[in-house]
Amino acid sequence: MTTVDLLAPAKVNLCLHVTGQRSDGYHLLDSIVMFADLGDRIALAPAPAMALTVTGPRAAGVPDDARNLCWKAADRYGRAVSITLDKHLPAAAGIGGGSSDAAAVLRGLERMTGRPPAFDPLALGADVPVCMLGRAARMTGIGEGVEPLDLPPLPAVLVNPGIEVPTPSVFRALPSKHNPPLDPIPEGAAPGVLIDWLATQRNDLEPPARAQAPVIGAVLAALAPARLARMSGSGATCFGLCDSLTDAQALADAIQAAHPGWWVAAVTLS
Ligand SMILES: C[C@](O)(CO)[C@H](O)COP(=O)(O)OP(=O)(O)OC[C@H]1O[C@@H](n2ccc(N)nc2=O)[C@H](O)[C@@H]1O
Ligand SMILES: Nc1ncnc2c1ncn2[C@@H]1O[C@H](COP(=O)(O)OP(=O)(O)OP(=O)(O)O)[C@@H](O)[C@H]1O
Repeated sequence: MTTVDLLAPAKVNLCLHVTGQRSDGYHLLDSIVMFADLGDRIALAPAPAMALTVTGPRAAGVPDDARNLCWKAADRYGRAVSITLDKHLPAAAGIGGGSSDAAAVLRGLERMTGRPPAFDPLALGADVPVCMLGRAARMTGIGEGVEPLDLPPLPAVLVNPGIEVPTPSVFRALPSKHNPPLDPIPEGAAPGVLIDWLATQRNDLEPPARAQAPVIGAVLAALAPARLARMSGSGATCFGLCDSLTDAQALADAIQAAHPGWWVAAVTLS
């Protein structure tokens, strides 16, 4: 076994329709997911026993024991390993921090051993299967349906106002659990066409998340100069799609200057 380093990229739900609910309470989703060129960094090294060190600017409050999804992923895989998790993404933020970390650990272990996981990654979280793919995809079912999509790279600004929004309470507060699925997706279209189409789709979790964290409204207002501003996942992180990375960086700088306490990043989604 050799040592491996991986990026665990931020996951962004460009749109997210809740189309039903299973008898076990989990919700059926129809969502387009893309990944940023920014995320947590994970280093794996062979070790006689499981070990986890959490470092980085967003390490505060992240568990460094068996509660961490990285640890759970390696444990389920059945391989003791030393993990260094360099945390850059805010937690409980709707950009899949923990899920992307878990998926990166599984991909890293597969690279180290040549053996894919012998269990269903969905067991670690609904976002883990799409994070295993790590590129533009349509997510269906409760997260087990993952179908790659041909979408252009999109410059974007990500903004999190520093409020943790717990995913279960947002799902619980949904007024309607049976909403229409996505319209036919314009695969292969130019960015402008995709953005115009996205403007006609929804994130059904946005109204209940905004009711619990009204600051999401302020984040979307700050992102208004973008071509399209929406919330990701169950919030509170929102994204603004821009025409160029230069535009995205300029908007990110302006938002950061006006809100020094917010987490702001200019990225490319793919
Ligand atoms: C909101 C999304 O981020 C959209 O990509 C995901 O659906 C959530 O993914 P996740 O955080 O990996 O989700 P999990 O850790 O599996 O579930 C957290 C909680 O969210 C709710 N949950 C999650 C996924 C789903 N399809 N239906 C749900 O109702 C459940 O209450 C669950 O207990
Ligand atoms: N590797 C990890 N990184 C961050 N948080 C983790 C990790 N492992 C476990 N946790 C715990 O999980 C909670 C949710 O964090 P996470 O970033 O996975 O959720 P999320 O942003 O809600 O994801 P989603 O986009 O799927 O809604 C945190 O409050 C934290 O205590």
